[in-house]
Amino acid sequence: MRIEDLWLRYGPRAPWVLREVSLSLPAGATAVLLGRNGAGKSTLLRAIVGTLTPARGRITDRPEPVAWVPERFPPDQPFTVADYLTHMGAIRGRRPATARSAARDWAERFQLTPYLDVRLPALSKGTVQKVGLIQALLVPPGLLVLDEPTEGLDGAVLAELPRVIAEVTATGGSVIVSDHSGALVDLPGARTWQVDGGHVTEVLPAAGGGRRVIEVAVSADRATDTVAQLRAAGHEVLRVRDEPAARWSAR
Ligand SMILES: Nc1ncnc2c1ncn2[C@@H]1O[C@H](COP(=O)(O)OP(=O)(O)OP(=O)(O)O)[C@@H](O)[C@H]1O
Repeated sequence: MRIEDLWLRYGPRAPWVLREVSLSLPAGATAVLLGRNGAGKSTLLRAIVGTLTPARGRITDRPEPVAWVPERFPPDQPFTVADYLTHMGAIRGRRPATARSAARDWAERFQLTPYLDVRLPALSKGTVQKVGLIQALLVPPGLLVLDEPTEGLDGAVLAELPRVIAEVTATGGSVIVSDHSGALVDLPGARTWQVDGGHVTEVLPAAGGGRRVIEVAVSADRATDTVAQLRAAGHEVLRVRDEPAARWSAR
């Protein structure tokens, strides 16, 4: 995805929130968006997902499907958690039975199972944020955008978040996550985008040291776990590709 000379504001006479933003994010990469409160992180994320039209500039090669987890998930909808997630899965092209089963699997992983039959307005803020996260993951995202997930999610889900992000990037998805607290600044392999004074700059790693690229082959069913382990150990996973079975067994 390429962001080219983006200018953003809320209305034709309003002050610019962000100016001259140019960034790129390859498939399978993660960017952590840092900046103080009110710096413009949510504004940039809204433009990236397409809910805010830039006054100038453009975004090209945006991966599909886009999955958006807003800072405040709107809970004022009259559905139970299970029904809401099933509908959301169906809207994204899943058969209702498949969507319901995916929702149950994610609910189990995020300790949401006891709330599946509870209506959204009755949930606590943290629990409703879990629903917001799950609705984004029902279909594997090409681009996952998370706005301040450390704000609403409980510790168990937060601890799981780097692994969820690693699973998305392992299948070629890109991830952008904003974090004014800095809690996600050490997300393994992630690049850092800093929002300050109306500009967004990529913070480059300190120079020196050099790197060596190692190609590693694992069986297909271990790929996701291996990528997660390598990232957890602080390594950058550059690419994941499939190799035909014949070539694999000939080694
Ligand atoms: N819908 C809106 N209409 C008008 N101004 C807005 C709107 N949303 C945000 N702003 C303004 O744009 C600026 C950037 O806000 P934004 O929400 O993007 O910041 P942020 O970095 O995400 O902050 P936070 O971490 O507090 O969410 C702020 O001055 C804010 O008041």
